[in-house]
Amino acid sequence: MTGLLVVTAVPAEAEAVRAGLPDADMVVVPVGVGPAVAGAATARLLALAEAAGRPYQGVVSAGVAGGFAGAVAVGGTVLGTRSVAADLGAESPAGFIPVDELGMPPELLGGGVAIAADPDLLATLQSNLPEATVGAVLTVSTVTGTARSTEELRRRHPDAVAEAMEGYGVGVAAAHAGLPFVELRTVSNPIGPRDRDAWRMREALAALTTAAAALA
Ligand SMILES: O=C(O)c1cccc(C(=O)CC[C@H]2O[C@@H](n3cnc4c(=O)[nH]cnc43)[C@H](O)[C@@H]2O)c1
Repeated sequence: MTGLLVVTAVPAEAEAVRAGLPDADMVVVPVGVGPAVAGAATARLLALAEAAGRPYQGVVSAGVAGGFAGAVAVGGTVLGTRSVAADLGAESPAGFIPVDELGMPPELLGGGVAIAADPDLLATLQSNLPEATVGAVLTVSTVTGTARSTEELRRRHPDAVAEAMEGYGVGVAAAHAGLPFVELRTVSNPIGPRDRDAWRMREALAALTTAAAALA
């Protein structure tokens, strides 16, 4: 695929992606952790490329993620059907209220509380990665670390297969630039009660290198 901008959170993820694309003419940039910094940095990269007369043709948010048990195993690969701002909203005694249910004008919500994957980009990656689990990827600003919040996320987003921290922000940047977007993740840890010993970062980075070949 030509003209894609691939953004990751951290340099180790960018290196893993590049290792799977030895000959590809693809730009891979670590843009930082969390939706705000990743979104802002991606928007700047897209604007600079456009101003230079060499606009990108699409944007991929790539990296490691937590996986929901039963949906995807550690070491597995995920393709996002949409990237959901899962913690953007308001708490209330009756529970969490998503931002799009707070009565704000829709134009203030950018692309809404979820950015859908581009159907063509997703279909191409799905055919290159038939073993990938396909579903919604949640974007959170805080890594989920209790059974209670895990169950709450599952209840609110039954189609979710994974969570990470950048997809929605990167997706908003792509949407503002009018570009196709997709999120590609490999699973480093199960989502649930915090257990740092259960993280398998090396395995997830190796899987990311394998999955990145699908972008070539
Ligand atoms: O909790 C820690 O001690 C810790 C130490 C190093 C890194 C982290 C991260 O949270 C890295 C987050 C990074 O990776 C993605 N990611 C991976 N697993 C998850 C998850 O279960 N929930 C949310 N994000 C996850 C995320 O996109 C960040 O870029 C933690």
